[in-house]
Amino acid sequence: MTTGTDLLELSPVMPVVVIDDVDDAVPTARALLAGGIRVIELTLRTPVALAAIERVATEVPGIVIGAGTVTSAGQAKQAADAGAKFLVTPGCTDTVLEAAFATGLPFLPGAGTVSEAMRLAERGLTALKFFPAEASGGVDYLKSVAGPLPSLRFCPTGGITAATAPAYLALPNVGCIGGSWLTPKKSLAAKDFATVESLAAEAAKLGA
Ligand SMILES: O=C(O)C(=O)C[C@H](O)[C@H](O)COP(=O)(O)O
Repeated sequence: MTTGTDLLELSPVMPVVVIDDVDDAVPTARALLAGGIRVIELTLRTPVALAAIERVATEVPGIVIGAGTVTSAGQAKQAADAGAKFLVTPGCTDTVLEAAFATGLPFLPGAGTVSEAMRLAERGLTALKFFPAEASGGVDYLKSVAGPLPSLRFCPTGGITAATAPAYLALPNVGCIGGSWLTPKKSLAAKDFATVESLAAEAAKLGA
């Protein structure tokens, strides 16, 4: 896999995963994979996130593990060093962009406006995270930008649920959607990975 566009083709839903206990990382990844999901955006929002990425990269090679919530140049490098296969940012600055390019990894930069999307497209980035999707106009926004920006493909994320996912996935400029609902905080806290697997299986079917 070499491009951001390829990342959008792996699964209809890219789970946004927050790991609080590093020991949950591998069972969570295995449960998602067992449910038919082939990609994870593991957010750098917790102190154990880099260690979690490293474990999943080593122990669950069947799933493509990426680092999310990359908001600084240092995090881009740390995530790459930990074994992340791609990077996701909620928004994008020139500094983060250069650091992400320097890793050589594919990445999905976040864009919430047409101007942000156009600036990223100027740098050759045509697969973007549309964040925060629901708060920024949701399905209507994506329909509106398809005309003027036909080369762009999006992973809308932020406020999307299993119920609202199909309307996004029906859009021609949406490759996949991102969401945290596959890995509920309370399921991970209870080590209830069976629930994660069953939510993953439901989400994987959204692409059928
Ligand atoms: O952490 C990041 O980098 C983000 O950009 C935020 C996440 O993608 C969203 O918080 C997921 O959204 P929900 O599915 O609404 O929970």
